[in-house]
Amino acid sequence: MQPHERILVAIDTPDMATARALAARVRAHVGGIKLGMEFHNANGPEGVREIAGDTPLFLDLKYHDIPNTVAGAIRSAVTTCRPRIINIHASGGPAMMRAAVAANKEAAEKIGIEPPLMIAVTVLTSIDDSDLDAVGQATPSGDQVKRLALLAKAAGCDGVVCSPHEIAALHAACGEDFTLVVPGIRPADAAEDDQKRKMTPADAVAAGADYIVIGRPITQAADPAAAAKAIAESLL
Ligand SMILES: O=C(O)c1cc(=O)[nH]c(=O)n1[C@@H]1O[C@H](COP(=O)(O)O)[C@@H](O)[C@H]1O
Repeated sequence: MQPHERILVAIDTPDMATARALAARVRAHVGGIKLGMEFHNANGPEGVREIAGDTPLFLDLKYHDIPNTVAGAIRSAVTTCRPRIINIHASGGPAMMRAAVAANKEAAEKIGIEPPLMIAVTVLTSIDDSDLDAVGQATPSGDQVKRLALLAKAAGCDGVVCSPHEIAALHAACGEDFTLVVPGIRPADAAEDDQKRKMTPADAVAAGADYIVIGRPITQAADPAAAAKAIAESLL
């Protein structure tokens, strides 16, 4: 994989014209486009398909509900948005994850596409140990991430979303083939925003991230194409 292909740019905006302009500027410097709740809820699957175009799409809707509901949501999302990567919350539990994995394969087969990678979100990168304590979840965060990643693997998921700090431990626990999608990425001079478990793009890739998810450091830059290009070059 070329270094820039590891970058998934998060285009978080409700505005179609803004998303169109950003996608046109950064497409050549990244491996994929991530569209999430903000964009999808405003523009629907048609908007998602238009912005993704021929670029691999990470559809980030982070489903977390009862198994039957998540299975239905996955079937609809795969059919209408045709993503390359799709995600659910691992904390939805083993039965929910197994239902999502089965629905993903079934929907992809029905429309004759390769099943999207099914990726389970472990502990959000905006959360630290004090937040986990507050909601009554196990700490330290690294242990909780590993626990959820092993559950996701056992349920048939292709990989997980984790912070850069858990990459080495997860590759050791889940194998090198288990795909690690890693947000919480901040160039050294970038604002932290709401990301708590974070790392630079080069350090995250050196640690073994399969994909790094980067939003604001690219999309809010004065020149998004230059920002994406500089990040890609830092990975060489
Ligand atoms: O699933 C995700 O993509 C995700 C999981 C997570 O734990 N943390 C996280 O930041 N994300 C997403 O990754 C993107 C990060 O954006 P920036 O913080 O702007 O780089 C956002 O679109 C988040 O929704």
